[in-house]
Amino acid sequence: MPTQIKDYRSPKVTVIGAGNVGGMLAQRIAKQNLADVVLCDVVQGKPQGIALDLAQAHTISNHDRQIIGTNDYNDTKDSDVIVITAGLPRKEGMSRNDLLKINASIIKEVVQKAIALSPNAILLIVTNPLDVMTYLAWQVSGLPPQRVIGMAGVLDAARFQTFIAMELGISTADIYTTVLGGHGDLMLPLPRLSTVNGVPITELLSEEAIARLVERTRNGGAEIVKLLQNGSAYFAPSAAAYVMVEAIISDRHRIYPAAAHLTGEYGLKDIFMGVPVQIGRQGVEKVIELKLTEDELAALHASAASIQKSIDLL
Ligand SMILES: NC(=O)C1=CN([C@@H]2O[C@H](COP(=O)(O)OP(=O)(O)OC[C@H]3O[C@@H](n4cnc5c(N)ncnc54)[C@H](O)[C@@H]3O)[C@@H](O)[C@H]2O)C=CC1
Ligand SMILES: O=C([O-])CC(=O)C(=O)O
Repeated sequence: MPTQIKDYRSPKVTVIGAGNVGGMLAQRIAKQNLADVVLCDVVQGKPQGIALDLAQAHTISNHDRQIIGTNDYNDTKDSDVIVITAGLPRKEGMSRNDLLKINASIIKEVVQKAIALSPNAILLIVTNPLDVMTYLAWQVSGLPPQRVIGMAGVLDAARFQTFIAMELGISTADIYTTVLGGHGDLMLPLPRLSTVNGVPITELLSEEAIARLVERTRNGGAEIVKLLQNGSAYFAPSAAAYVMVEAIISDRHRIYPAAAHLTGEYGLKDIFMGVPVQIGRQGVEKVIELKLTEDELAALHASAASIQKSIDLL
């Protein structure tokens, strides 16, 4: 009997916004041989130049992925995942919310154009202010909420992990951290649910040290904005976006903190906010509801209220 060979096509990821985060994400996706990448940007020449540079780098890195740079949305047609990094980054002295109006108009435009050509895609939002932009992208796209996800929790958890590792002088590999809430000043690193090889950090570090690391995590983005003086972090953000894209493309059912649509979990409704979710080829497969103390839940609700305020402003 003749063997039937299935017509496999390479997965296709579109990254809209060929800036620092977008360019670095495209590089990670291609280098890991995960998918073909289309980099799309409003600036003429920028995505083409970056794509050409990346293609030449990857001749050396030895992979088979195609990288296209374009200003034409037709090239993004039938993408499996669309990552939105288009928008302004903040500068020193600004809060992420200061980007609300300008980035909202960019999100509206790019999401409409991209989803019209890839109606089956999973949408991963990176643009700030993250939770509000994810909500807006969901509304504009008309997609089921499970197919719209915001990236921030993986980054915030990694920052908490890094600071704990620095404090204890150990490898980050042995540390697991939980960070919930919005990607802003009221994000909620949870020491009680953050562990070193299963031991809560509350048993390993003083209250003073934990409070200091929690505060540094909350200000993790601003600390880098201040140091860079022109733009915000992009190595860790692109690494965080990469693992989420990989969980979707490879259908890994990974559990990551991400901005997801809540329908009563944690007592919250009709909002996108950072919670642990299971991620696979269909997007958010499950929202995981952790048992929180009264104080933790109150802090989570305060974070949600601040996101809601910005949604109302829009
Ligand atoms: N969610 C998170 O944890 C993080 C979010 N961010 C956010 O990601 C966004 C991008 O950051 P960077 O890459 O550092 O900024 P960047 O300035 O390097 O890149 C942004 C890109 O978006 C493009 N762009 C602007 N308007 C566009 C439009 N209408 N259509 C297509 N492309 C457009 C620009 O031309 C530029 O190439 C910012 O809003 C930043 O705050 C950054 C790091 C972490
Ligand atoms: O701080 C910023 O504006 C960029 C960002 O969201 C982060 O690095 O956490």
